[in-house]
Amino acid sequence: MAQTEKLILASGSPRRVELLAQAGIEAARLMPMDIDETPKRSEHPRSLARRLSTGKAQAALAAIKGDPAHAGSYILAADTVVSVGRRILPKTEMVDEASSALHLLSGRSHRVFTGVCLITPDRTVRQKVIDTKVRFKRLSTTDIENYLASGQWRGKAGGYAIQGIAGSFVVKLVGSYTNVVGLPLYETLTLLSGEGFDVHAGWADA
Ligand SMILES: Cc1cn([C@H]2C[C@H](O)[C@@H](COP(=O)(O)OP(=O)(O)OP(=O)(O)O)O2)c(=O)[nH]c1=O
Repeated sequence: MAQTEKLILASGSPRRVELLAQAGIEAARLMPMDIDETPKRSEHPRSLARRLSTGKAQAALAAIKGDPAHAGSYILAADTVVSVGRRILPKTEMVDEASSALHLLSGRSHRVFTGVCLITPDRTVRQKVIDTKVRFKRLSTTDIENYLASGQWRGKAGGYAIQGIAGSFVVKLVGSYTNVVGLPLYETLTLLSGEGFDVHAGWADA
């Protein structure tokens, strides 16, 4: 893919790389940023997604500071948060966390917030949070047990991945599907093109 401007994706998420590639954009460099993702006391999920996406982008900016190879680069970062009401669900690493999350999501609507942060070559910081509403069917004990055995919940916000088996749990979705997977493509490309990034440069080779 031919890309004129350089894009640093401050992420270690293969989903985000794939989503960008789907939209014909290839990151010149991947920089996974290990920041503290613990929510603050009574922090709103939207505020958490905003704070963490900005934190990842700022951490990447600090890491490339003074490196002339990255002087003209754009930096993009995102963070996805799943919530039921104001309750923030964890990014599940343990099976019991995933089990609790799935019991909570069963037969209900929840929201998925993805914060997107773009730092431009002149170091302007642009930020958006996109919100998608998702309704799950009522999950049976067998659904939950077998989903837990699949391992597809591991490392995912809210204990599920819509792009896998859990896509079959979704009764209704209002908003952006790619936002749930981890990077809202329409809004991200709008942000990039609004800041002078040529989003079409790689389309012929995508
Ligand atoms: C709800 C949902 C989340 N997810 C993923 C997207 C994110 O990778 C992850 C949420 O964790 P994040 O902290 O947003 O991202 P991450 O730690 O995986 O990657 P990064 O290096 O960019 O910080 O959950 C799905 O893949 N599918 C889904 O349906």
